[in-house]
Amino acid sequence: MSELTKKLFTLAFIREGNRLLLGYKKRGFGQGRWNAFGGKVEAGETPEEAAVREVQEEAGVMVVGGVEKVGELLFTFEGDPTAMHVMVFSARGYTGTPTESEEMKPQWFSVDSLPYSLMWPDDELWYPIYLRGGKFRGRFHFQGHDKILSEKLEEVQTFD
Ligand SMILES: Nc1ncnc2c1[nH]c(=O)n2[C@H]1C[C@H](O)[C@@H](COP(=O)(O)OP(=O)(O)OP(=O)(O)O)O1
Repeated sequence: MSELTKKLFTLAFIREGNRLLLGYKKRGFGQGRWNAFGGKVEAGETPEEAAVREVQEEAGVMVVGGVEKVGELLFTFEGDPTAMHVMVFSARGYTGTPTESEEMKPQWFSVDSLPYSLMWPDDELWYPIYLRGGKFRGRFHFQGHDKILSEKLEEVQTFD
């Protein structure tokens, strides 16, 4: 089996009680889907720093009190030797008003009516764990960007 190259990404949630802030991706990877905020971890950044930066860049709000790691996901794609290793965080707080950026259009959703049909297909599998306060680790192998060929998802207590 050929070696996978892993690239590190973040995905961060802003949650306020029963509502969750998602962004409509206007361009690039995942265009046309609603997602949390995130992107590549730049050289010299910790994943936590990258998560805070991406939230500010994409949603126009500042994280307050740091972020808590809630998940770790690995995405692979048929025929592609590069895997996406995504650290998932939840912001402890935020300040500011969500504002559209050139990359994303933020909008609040009730956690009971998330637009799963317009999101990545793995999201409806692991969001429920996050939404009830759990932590998770998962891997998803895709054909293209719409079909999950295989998956493994587990709820965890900690990340070691
Ligand atoms: N399957 C799935 N479910 C949920 N979230 C994601 C996926 N695949 C993904 O890639 N993602 C997330 C992980 C990242 O937060 C983004 C992708 O990052 P991207 O927008 O390409 O990174 P940026 O650094 O912001 O990109 P540019 O600014 O360079 O365009 O989606």
